[in-house]
Amino acid sequence: MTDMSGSTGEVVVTTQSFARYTDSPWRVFEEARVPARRSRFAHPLAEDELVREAAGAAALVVGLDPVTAKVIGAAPSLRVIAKHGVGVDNIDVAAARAAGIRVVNAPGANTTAVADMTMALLLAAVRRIVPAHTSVVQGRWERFFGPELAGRTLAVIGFGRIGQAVARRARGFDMTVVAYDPHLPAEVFAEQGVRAAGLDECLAAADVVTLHLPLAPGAPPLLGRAELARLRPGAYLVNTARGGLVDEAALAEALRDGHLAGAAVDVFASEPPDGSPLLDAPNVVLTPHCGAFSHEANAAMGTTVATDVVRVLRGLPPVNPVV
Ligand SMILES: NC(=O)C1=CN([C@@H]2O[C@H](COP(=O)(O)OP(=O)(O)OC[C@H]3O[C@@H](n4cnc5c(N)ncnc54)[C@H](O)[C@@H]3O)[C@@H](O)[C@H]2O)C=CC1
Ligand SMILES: O=C(O)CCC(=O)C(=O)O
Repeated sequence: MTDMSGSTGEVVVTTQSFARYTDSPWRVFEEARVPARRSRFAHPLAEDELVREAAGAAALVVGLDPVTAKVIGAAPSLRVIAKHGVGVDNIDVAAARAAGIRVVNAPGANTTAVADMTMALLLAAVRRIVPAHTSVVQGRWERFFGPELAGRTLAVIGFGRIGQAVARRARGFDMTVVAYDPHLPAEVFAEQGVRAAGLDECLAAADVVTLHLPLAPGAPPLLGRAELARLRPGAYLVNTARGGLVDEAALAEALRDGHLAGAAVDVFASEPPDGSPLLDAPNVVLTPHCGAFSHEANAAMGTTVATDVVRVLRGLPPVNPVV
């Protein structure tokens, strides 16, 4: 890591997960002679902490930290905000655009990691891997049953990079895949051997629903009480996209009353999910927003965003502009 705190025009990296598996992302800055340092705060930043970090920064590399209009307004030297990942719902992109600040991200860098994690979570949910593990460790030796995936229908909501990668994996498990994505042409679904359908049709047909769309700022949950009620009795839900896409209280209720057989959740409306109704809901597998945490994705996300930060600071157009 190049620690040149105190110099002006530096890159401040606030995400704790930057370069966790390899130093190669730091080397991008070093080779370009761009001063870069980690945040002084060794935890996900609150808005006021981010205001302090952004004050003298030319670039911010953020994970899930809230880059609000207040943060942007307090950062007169800021030229680029880099999302160490894909979803930019934690960044006020409109405020950045208005301030003439570039936003970049790392599309595709974590597709394989999240698709693998989605299948891991789905298999863990249906075959009850977590209670089975606990039972063995606690000496009870209970044995659990669950449905096979073959022949079941998977509904993929959001058929971009991750949605398509999940569909390919699900087809490898002999599942039938339907998908909803109103922004894509019919050819994309056909090329993947997947039937395109409306949201309601997907929900009604699915044995498993998996979410792979962005969270739009201010949007209500895509899956509220009414949508969850439309799912087949005994269906499963997997959410590795964003917590705000699902009404957590309604999901917990649907699990408790047995309408849904299980849910696997990597992302929460608020993270960490202190007080979330999902924490004590039955038949859940919960992970701490680590869908992107493969070694390979970590290296790829870091080098991708570091490269674009250097490009913007040198006056070049970024490879992966959001704005
Ligand atoms: N758990 C984790 O660690 C990670 C979570 N994610 C989440 O997964 C999301 C998807 O990532 P990618 O597939 O790489 O993005 P992508 O941009 O390749 O695909 C997103 C797709 O969602 C579609 N979409 C947008 N609004 C929609 C709507 N209302 N209904 C249905 N489809 C809609 C878009 O047309 C696009 O095809 C990200 O936005 C992020 O929130 C991404 C990476 C890591
Ligand atoms: O790992 C992170 O900090 C965020 C990953 C993520 O959710 C994304 O790429 O959108």
